[in-house]
Amino acid sequence: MTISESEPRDSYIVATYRISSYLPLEKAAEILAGEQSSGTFTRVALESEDLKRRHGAVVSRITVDETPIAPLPGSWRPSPAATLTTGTVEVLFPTINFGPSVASLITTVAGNLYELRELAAVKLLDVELPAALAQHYSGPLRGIPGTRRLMGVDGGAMIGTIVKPSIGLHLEQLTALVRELALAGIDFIKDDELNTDPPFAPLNQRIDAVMRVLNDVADQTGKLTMYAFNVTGDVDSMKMGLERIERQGGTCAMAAIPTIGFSALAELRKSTDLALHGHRAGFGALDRHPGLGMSFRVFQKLARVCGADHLHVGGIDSKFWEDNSAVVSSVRAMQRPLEIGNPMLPVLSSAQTAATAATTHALIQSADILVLAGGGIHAHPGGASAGVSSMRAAWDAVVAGDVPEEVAEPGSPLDIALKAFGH
Ligand SMILES: O=C(COP(=O)(O)O)[C@H](O)[C@H](O)COP(=O)(O)O
Ligand SMILES: [Mg+2]
Repeated sequence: MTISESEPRDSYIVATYRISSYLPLEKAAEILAGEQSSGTFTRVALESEDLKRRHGAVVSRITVDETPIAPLPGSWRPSPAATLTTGTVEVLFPTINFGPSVASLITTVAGNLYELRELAAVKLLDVELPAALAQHYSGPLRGIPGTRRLMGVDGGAMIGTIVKPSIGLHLEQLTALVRELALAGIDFIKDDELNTDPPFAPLNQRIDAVMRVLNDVADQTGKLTMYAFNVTGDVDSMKMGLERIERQGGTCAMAAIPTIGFSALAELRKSTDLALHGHRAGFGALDRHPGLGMSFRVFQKLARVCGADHLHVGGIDSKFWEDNSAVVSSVRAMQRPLEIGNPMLPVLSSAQTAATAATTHALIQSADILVLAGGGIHAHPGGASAGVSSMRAAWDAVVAGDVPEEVAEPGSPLDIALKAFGH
């Protein structure tokens, strides 16, 4: 059985790749399947037909793509006359080969195959997840509904920020900023991915100081702003960070998933009831090249199984390389049901402002998102508090079906933001 978006299967999972080769694609795909299961570069004595039948991966489908991808360095070209073909292949991997372990699954479907010189391109586009994983991993504990509950936000887009400057604020500056943001009614604040446990603002002191402020504001307003403390680090120190956040009444911790790895994420999930905010810093190295790495579709499935409650998808009209359609596809991938845990919350972040709300809402067509504005809040001409108001007003407007430019009162934080950040 598989943890499936479609029809469940029994004893194997399907992995889908884009590959290129100077060999016929059938041959190249067989090399991939052999190397990632029972085979190696030559037939070995104990690889019996019986062992191959039970453990060998099998190529089940090949389609040739129209557009070839430029070959990766070190690609093997048997003769100058050999031509490059690109295609999509499906490979069936027996689940008995890796058991209910995400680490073993990844080593199987996304391991040494990247090194094979016969493959001039190899990118994992999709993978089915074996149902046995659900016995070992629980998926998102909080997800969208739990995060809304913890934030006290019943409807509409959730609005947040990244502390900016990303790095360098000492504790007094940080806590003053956090107080201003919380009093302005923001739902969520996070450390930047760069801000882990630096000597000038150590994590433990940051947790204590920030939670003192947020609890104090909550006593006045009744709203506890969710703060994602960036615990990214060694596993033991991350777990100590989680405990400290819980002790101080916090509700969320963040880690950069490509940095810590999926198994470490799963370990965090087992250790805490906090919402886990999954940053994707480093994911560009996996996905930016069309002929190498893994797709976001795969990345988000693995993050979900391992228990991330929130996951970054980039942003609409952002400063990052992906175009808007890729960001929308990422959100759609996360919105597909998976039979494990709660639905995961898509996080839009990267040059988001009040001026990006209308296009974002038109394209995403859902308010079950967390929108983070760093520069879009901290660079508001009226200050961070006005920045929060502008984001809230923009999102309230677009969710209500209004055009922000038409409803913005002249001189209001929204009006000023649209003039400052709009094109
Ligand atoms: O790293 C990111 C996105 O992740 P995160 O939101 O977690 O930082 C961006 O570079 C900025 O920090 C966003 O800030 P801005 O809104 O100023 O582009
Ligand atoms: Mg950042």
